[in-house]
Amino acid sequence: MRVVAEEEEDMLPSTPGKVKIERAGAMTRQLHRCFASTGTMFLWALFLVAMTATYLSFHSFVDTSSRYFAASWGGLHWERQIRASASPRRPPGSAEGAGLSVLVTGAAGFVGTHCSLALRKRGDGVVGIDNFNKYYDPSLKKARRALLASHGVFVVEGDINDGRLLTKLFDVVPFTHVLHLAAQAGVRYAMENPASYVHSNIAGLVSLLEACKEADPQPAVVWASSSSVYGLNNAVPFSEAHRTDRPASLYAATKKAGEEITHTYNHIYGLSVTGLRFFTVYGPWGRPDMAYFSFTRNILQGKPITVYRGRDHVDLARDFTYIDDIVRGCLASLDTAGRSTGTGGRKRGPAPYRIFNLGNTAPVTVPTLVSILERYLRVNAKRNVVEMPGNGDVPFTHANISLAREQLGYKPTTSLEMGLKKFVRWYLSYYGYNRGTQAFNNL
Ligand SMILES: O=C(O)[C@H]1O[C@H](OP(=O)(O)OP(=O)(O)OC[C@H]2O[C@@H](n3ccc(=O)[nH]c3=O)[C@H](O)[C@@H]2O)[C@H](O)[C@@H](O)[C@H]1O
Repeated sequence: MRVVAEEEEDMLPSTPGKVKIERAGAMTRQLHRCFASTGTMFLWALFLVAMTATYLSFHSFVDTSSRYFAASWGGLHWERQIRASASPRRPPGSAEGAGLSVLVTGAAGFVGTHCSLALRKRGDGVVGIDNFNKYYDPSLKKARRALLASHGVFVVEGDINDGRLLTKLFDVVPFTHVLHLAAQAGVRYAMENPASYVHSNIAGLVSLLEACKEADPQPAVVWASSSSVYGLNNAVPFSEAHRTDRPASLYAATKKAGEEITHTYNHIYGLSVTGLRFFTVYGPWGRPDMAYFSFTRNILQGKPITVYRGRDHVDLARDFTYIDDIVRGCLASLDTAGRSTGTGGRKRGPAPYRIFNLGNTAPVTVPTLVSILERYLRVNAKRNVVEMPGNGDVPFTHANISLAREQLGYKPTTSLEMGLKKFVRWYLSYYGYNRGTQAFNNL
């Protein structure tokens, strides 16, 4: 302000009458300067605010991203885990060859866990992917993941609909095989949540096949179809040559669509494809939504069970197949798959396309299943028998396994009686029923 005053002295007018006007002019100029400097300060302040905001939002972005990646996938540490898990560990010169490197989808699921363990135990490399959805108790899926981790199998938490994740996995590891078991399972739940079947069994499948077709080398794909594709077929036992164009549920329809979709990728891109029609798979670490599992839970808790019955009071029957038999069928399918022929998303020649029934060839009625459980659990079930509602169920299933026997050497060896014994033993131990009691110890 002092400088301004001196400047004013220099500019004093020669005529007194003008003083007032000149003073007023000087004040205006002073105000202008003052405002000008306030404006500059305001701009600086604005600039600082903008810088601070940018800094803060950048930090929050980095923070959010790192939390996102920490919770899901990405980063050098993650890639190292994937590579280690995917590396086959067969001894050099082993009779079975170099070993496979398998991406197992749905690895924290029932069949996925058993197959991943079996592959790991014989020295193959395995990486799992699972979205850990809440269709049934995710704590069981997490327990399965912990079991896999204890055997050196890493399971990525992610969805097969995430194309970026799949591409990344194939960038990190040249998988020789994909065992695709991720799916929305359950026949009756399709009436409650149809969209989830389209999401996993159609969109998810296409997303996975896209990644497989682009991968170099292309993996051979073995995947889980279902006995339910036979739908209204009543020629028994069900053979791969029978009609499968009359599904009785949306679940079955999506599995049938999967067979057609995989055929397209085989035809256009040269992907080696094997579809396995599983027949009501059961066993330890099983699915809580399935009858044998939920019946066991209810019987032990003294709650009633609902037993469906077919038309004319005919009991429903299933070709219940024990998990170890299914695992052997899956591994034999991987071993005999034959190569995919495409590279860079282009077919270079014909590749195998196969479909097999994996059943037990010995259907058992649902009331018989209940009786076996009652015997092992030493509790009588409170049966509530009702007519089968029109919910997608079929009255019976029965597999013809000649093709699988011939081409895969598949030979189921476990009766329902034997298999349920192993399941009940696992159930009681997992849920802590036989702690401190002798009641079930001789099972
Ligand atoms: O082979 C398959 O492709 C399918 O197998 C399995 O389906 P399902 O054969 O229907 O098995 P599951 O639910 O155990 O019912 C068994 C029996 O118990 C009857 N059932 C069922 C429930 C109940 O409360 N009461 C009852 O009587 C019921 O009516 C049925 O008769 C898989 O879940 C499915 O994902 C798919 O893989």
